[in-house]
Amino acid sequence: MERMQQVVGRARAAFSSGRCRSLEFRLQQLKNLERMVREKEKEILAALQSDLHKSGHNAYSHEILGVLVELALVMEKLPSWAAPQPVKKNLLTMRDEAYIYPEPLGVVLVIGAWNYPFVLVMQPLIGAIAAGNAVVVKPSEVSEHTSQLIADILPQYLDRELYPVVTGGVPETTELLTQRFDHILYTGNTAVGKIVMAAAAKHLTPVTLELGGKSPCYIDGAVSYTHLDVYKRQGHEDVSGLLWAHRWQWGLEGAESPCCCRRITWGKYMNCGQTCIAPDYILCEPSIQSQVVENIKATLQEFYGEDVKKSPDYERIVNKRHFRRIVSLLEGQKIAHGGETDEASCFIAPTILTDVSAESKVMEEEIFGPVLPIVSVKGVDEAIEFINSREKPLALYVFSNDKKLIKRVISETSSGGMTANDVIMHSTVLDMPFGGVGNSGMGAYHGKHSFETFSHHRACLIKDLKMEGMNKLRYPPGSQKKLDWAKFFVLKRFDKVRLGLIFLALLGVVAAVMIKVMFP
Ligand SMILES: NC(=O)c1ccc[n+]([C@@H]2O[C@H](COP(=O)([O-])OP(=O)(O)OC[C@H]3O[C@@H](n4cnc5c(N)ncnc54)[C@H](O)[C@@H]3O)[C@@H](O)[C@H]2O)c1
Ligand SMILES: CC(C)=CCC/C(C)=C/CC/C(C)=C/C=O
Repeated sequence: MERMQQVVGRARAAFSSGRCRSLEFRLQQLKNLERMVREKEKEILAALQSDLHKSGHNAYSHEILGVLVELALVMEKLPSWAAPQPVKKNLLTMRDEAYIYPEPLGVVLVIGAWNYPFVLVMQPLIGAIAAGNAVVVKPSEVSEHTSQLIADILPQYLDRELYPVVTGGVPETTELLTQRFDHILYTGNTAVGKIVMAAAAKHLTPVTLELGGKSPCYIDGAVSYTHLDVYKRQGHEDVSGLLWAHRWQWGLEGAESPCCCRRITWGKYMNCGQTCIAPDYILCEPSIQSQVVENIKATLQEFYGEDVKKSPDYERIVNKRHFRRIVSLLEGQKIAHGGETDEASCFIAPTILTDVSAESKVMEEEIFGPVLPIVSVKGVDEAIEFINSREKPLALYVFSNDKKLIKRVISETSSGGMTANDVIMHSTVLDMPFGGVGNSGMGAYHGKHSFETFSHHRACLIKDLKMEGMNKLRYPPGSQKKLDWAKFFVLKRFDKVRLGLIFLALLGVVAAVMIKVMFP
């Protein structure tokens, strides 16, 4: 307990010294961080290889690139984000200064998860430094090599008092959470998210919870509704054969096309399925299930070759506990592809399950592994109903040629974020907030959204000491006349032209009075 008190106490004292408030200091720390990432690239890649069997290419593009892109954006934009933002004035504040002043919150705690152990700690850290905070960094003990590396290298580049790293597991995090922070950003599972929030509540500390859940992926098999309607109007009862003929003749494809399945395969099996926004399961009509399976199988061959175990691009499950949990989800399921496992090396082959019941165990909890269940729905109505009957997911995916259908799915469901006709990619658009909703989390970060998450938006009004006459409207004694004038000033909306005319008229009156006083 004493150790955590000391760490947080030192960070708070460093914050109180005021040195992290200046823009120059923040930019310098961010520059140092960028230098750290470039100079320690080899060590970072080695740690990620040891923890998750990530190849150099995957580790660089999934973890290092994101950090460098975020750093470049933040360093370019920080001066404008941190500047006071003037707000619209009204008749009562015309002569005053009114603006929003972003100020740091104080000491922030960042708790990271093991699946992307570098980027999930660095990206929030960048935002918190940019906003001028002290930051206590707690990487996940599960990815122990990356955790230790972060603890070793961060103090070599950043201010040691302001940005300490705490390593350790549940006991250390539990102790840390008894301390008072000004904000906590936690990434991890929903159950621990509740523990973090309960601990934060004791100090009224606001939290950002980056949690998980089962992210659905709906594949719309229809060529297009126009064609369907035409066939139906022609009186055809069963249109599926006609649609296949149509595709064959015109080369049109439904969303189960090789292109869509390639994108799904990439997002599902990257990092061995251990990605918070991986498509957890597929919803589609039974008529396209076998085509989906065939296209995913072909892509797996394209990506990982004949023997996936030998592919440098295919990761491993992080530990035996998670390995056993995922293997247990296969029990009683129809395995259409994959299913091979090796406990010693924590290997689970890319696996596809077909005709999966919505009530089965694999459809209860987040899979977080390379297992892709396909659940049948009759069409988009049932898919929407299915999604809405479950907890709000972190991500939602829909594949369709029909933009109207995509927009309908967006407007009739809810999720942290979503991508249509691809997966994962919304998380890479830094201008968009990244975060969950409901059970998948609260709050968001990335780019400017991180800066805002870690800032207090202080409302600042600097009143002019003149024009006291106007203030009499709000001073006692009250009267109907005062109230009528107040209503006029507060409720009336003026555009700039009208305001200009009023101002000119007022100037005229003032000039007339002055002339009268000066030349009686
Ligand atoms: N939304 C996101 O950005 C995001 C990113 C990655 C992972 N996730 C989600 O995280 C989950 C996987 O991560 P995980 O939870 O296995 O990661 P984890 O085991 O690494 O735990 C996350 C952090 O919580 C701490 N922790 C664990 N148990 C604790 C306890 N009892 N009290 C206090 N602290 C505790 C750990 O020390 C660690 O730093 C999945 O649900 C995944 O979807 C979400
Ligand atoms: C577009 C490329 C090359 C990378 C994908 C980025 C990605 C998946 C980053 C992981 C961060 C994240 C939100 C992980 C959740 O578990």
